[in-house]
Amino acid sequence: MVFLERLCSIPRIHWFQPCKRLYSNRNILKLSERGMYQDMFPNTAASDILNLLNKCPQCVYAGFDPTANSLHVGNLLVIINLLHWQRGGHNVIALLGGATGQIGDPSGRNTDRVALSNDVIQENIQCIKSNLETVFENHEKYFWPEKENKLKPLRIVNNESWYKEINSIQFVSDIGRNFRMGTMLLKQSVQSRINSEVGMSFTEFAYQIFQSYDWLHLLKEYDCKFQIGGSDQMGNISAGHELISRTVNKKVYGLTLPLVTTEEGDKFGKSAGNALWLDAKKTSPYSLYQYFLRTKDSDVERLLKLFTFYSLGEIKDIMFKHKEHPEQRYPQMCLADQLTTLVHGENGLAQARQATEAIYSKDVKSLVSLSSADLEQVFKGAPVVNLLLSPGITVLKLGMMAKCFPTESDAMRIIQAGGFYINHQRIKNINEVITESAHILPNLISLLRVGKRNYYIVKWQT
Ligand SMILES: Nc1ncnc2c1ncn2[C@@H]1O[C@H](COP(=O)(O)OP(=O)(O)OP(=O)(O)O)[C@@H](O)[C@H]1O
Ligand SMILES: N[C@@H](Cc1ccc(O)cc1)C(=O)O
Repeated sequence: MVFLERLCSIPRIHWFQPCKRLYSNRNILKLSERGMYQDMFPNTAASDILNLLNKCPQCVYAGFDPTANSLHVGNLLVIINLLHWQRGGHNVIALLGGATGQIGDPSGRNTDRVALSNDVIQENIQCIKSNLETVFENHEKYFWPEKENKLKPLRIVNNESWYKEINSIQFVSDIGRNFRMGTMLLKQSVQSRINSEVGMSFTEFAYQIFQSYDWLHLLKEYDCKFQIGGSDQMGNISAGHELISRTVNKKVYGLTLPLVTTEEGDKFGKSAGNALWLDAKKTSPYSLYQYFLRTKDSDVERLLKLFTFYSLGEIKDIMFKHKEHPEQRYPQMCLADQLTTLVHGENGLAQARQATEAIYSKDVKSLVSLSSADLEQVFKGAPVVNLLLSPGITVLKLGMMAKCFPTESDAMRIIQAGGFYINHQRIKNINEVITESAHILPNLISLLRVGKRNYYIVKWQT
């Protein structure tokens, strides 16, 4: 944690600086230099794809099922890939799975999903739509330097809009006929479940048909020849490729991205329960910022290539600087700065830095600027107590009410020895009376500390 303490003393000029040579290229396959792709489908299609990309703007889509009320950092890699397509002058579609979310994608799961109510799905759709719009807006505002050269707008569609028009008998008869049971059964998502104890419902088994039909629909409607997704989507993407080859005889292509994992190697995601959310209410800008600031040296270059818009040359320079002064953790700052700005804008970045200062600079002014939700996020794990501000509460009484000490004699000993702080100010007098002006921040919070790092948050009710 020493580097975090040093962070506050590093001149701001080194932190986030929009770069002049931001990466942008019509040839999206070049992103493989950044480690962006895992697989291509069909795997011999590179030269066909290259021809198409160079000939004229293409259309690409990625889908997101509304199974939570926010997207997360794993999904962000897919979004960043879509942004690279947009930067290359292509048309980009984000599909919200209002219909597929009711079915449940079995990919990467070892049990059936719990069905969500329609109200929850609708609510989740609104939240995910807002995540997408925010990231695309932030990207254009902070990372697209050619302001006179407008990016093609993101198109957001919901697959419920076409399924509600389709007759189910007609669908099974027309579309279902193109799917062979043998091929469907061979998909990894089916294989891993079908012989397990819990098995698999027909509903989830049929999921691949719906994702395939989505692509066919988008191909007809918007000439969308490309689909991208995390590498767990390969089975669904290849199913769509097959449906399209059989029905309209057009060439389409799938690209998958590596799965972003935690330091322990687990996929970041909803099902794994370890998501870092894009919604500030679920993961504060501060927590997102801190997470990337803590990136291991061995991972940081790979993450800069995947999650930022620095050119490869700039990343090389950043890593060179790191070799000279590893203790400054410069690449980690570049990563945390760009990611936080992309997800939460410059205000979010400012908030994250302020919160960092609030902890490490031990300055009361920076505490005042935090909301009570921020304080709770910043001092995550710190016990929170709600207290009524009644006249005559002493420092000793406050320490006991907030359960900072096991016994009153411990409290007296520690406070008098100088080990107790209110809002970063040491208080030694056990009889000092708590007043709004001296001990309570304008946000009606007091931050108590015992020793170096045991924090307690008091929320005052007046
Ligand atoms: N950790 C990750 N790394 C890269 N891509 C991911 C990651 N998690 C999800 N994606 C991709 O994001 C897109 C949308 O995924 P989805 O909404 O199903 O999220 P999810 O977290 O995988 O959900 P669940 O865990 O419930 O399956 C898919 O293309 C998926 O492959
Ligand atoms: N199956 C994808 C989401 C998706 C839904 C519909 C599609 O057409 C494409 C993708 C997932 O769960 O991650």
